[in-house]
Amino acid sequence: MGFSNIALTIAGSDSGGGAGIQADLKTFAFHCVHGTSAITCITAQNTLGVNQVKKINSDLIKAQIEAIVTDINIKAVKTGMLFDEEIIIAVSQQIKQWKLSQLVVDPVMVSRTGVKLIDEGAIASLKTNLIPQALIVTPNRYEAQILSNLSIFSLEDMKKAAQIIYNLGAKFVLIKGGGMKDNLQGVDVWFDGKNCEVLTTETIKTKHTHGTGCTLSAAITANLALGKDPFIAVKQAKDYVTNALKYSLEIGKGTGPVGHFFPLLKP
Ligand SMILES: Nc1ncnc2c1ncn2[C@@H]1O[C@H](COP(=O)(O)OP(=O)(O)OP(=O)(O)O)[C@@H](O)[C@H]1O
Ligand SMILES: Cc1ncc(COP(=O)(O)O)c(N)n1
Repeated sequence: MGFSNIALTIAGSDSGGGAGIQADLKTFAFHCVHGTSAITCITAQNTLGVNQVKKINSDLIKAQIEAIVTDINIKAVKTGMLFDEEIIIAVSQQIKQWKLSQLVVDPVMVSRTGVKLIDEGAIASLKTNLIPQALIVTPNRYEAQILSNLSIFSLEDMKKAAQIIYNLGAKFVLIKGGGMKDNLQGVDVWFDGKNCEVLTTETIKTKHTHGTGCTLSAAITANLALGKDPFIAVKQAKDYVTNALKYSLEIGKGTGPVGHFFPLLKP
């Protein structure tokens, strides 16, 4: 029988396996969703930081997407690290050309370890070419500040930023609270164009948070590929990340990754 729960991630490779394509494919697999991938950049990265970044030629990025979509029926797509304007334009064109719907845009800008993962000059293109095609855009605090031109310190600021980012053209906005202070760390804001919904989980005390954003957007994408409604997809994805943080992995000498094995580890 045909299998139709299939998702695509267009993102960078993290050699340490905590974020990027590696986190996305693990997340898809733990949702019983077949993962396909188009790699945009290779990073030499571990729990301590990003040592090198090399972008993939945009023709090869297009060829990866084309190879997938001309053969396999993709139900939902996410983008992660896109690095520069040339890649953003190439990916945006492919999404339009192949009419890829159910698009989750994770506007990755810096790594957890503080390294820039996007050219400053590419942010305008992210706003005009890619975000308007998104079903859901998922900025963290830092990214939301850049996209909205607001300083974000409180829940009210998160709500205001969500409304500004909504006006860039995404159908739904989810502002993630991982970069907020103390009790706002597990608090995200969802905006559907009319109402703001505050999504709250307990704050998990762990230093091993590498890959939370990638994992969240991949889990949302997986849930969309499974046919779930966007808001349900987000709520269930948040539960997945909360568990992944609870079972995060103390590996390496720095910030370890969130763990995906909890469904197997739980009694
Ligand atoms: N300590 C925490 N406790 C509970 N939830 C958290 C915590 N840190 C992050 N989260 C949740 O994890 C998800 C990802 O948010 P975050 O703001 O960390 O994304 P991000 O900065 O893009 O992640 P990363 O860049 O590390 O991949 C959100 O749902 C957020 O609420
Ligand atoms: C290839 C790639 N994509 C995304 C991130 C962001 O994840 P984090 O903020 O956890 O470092 C990353 N570090 N590397």
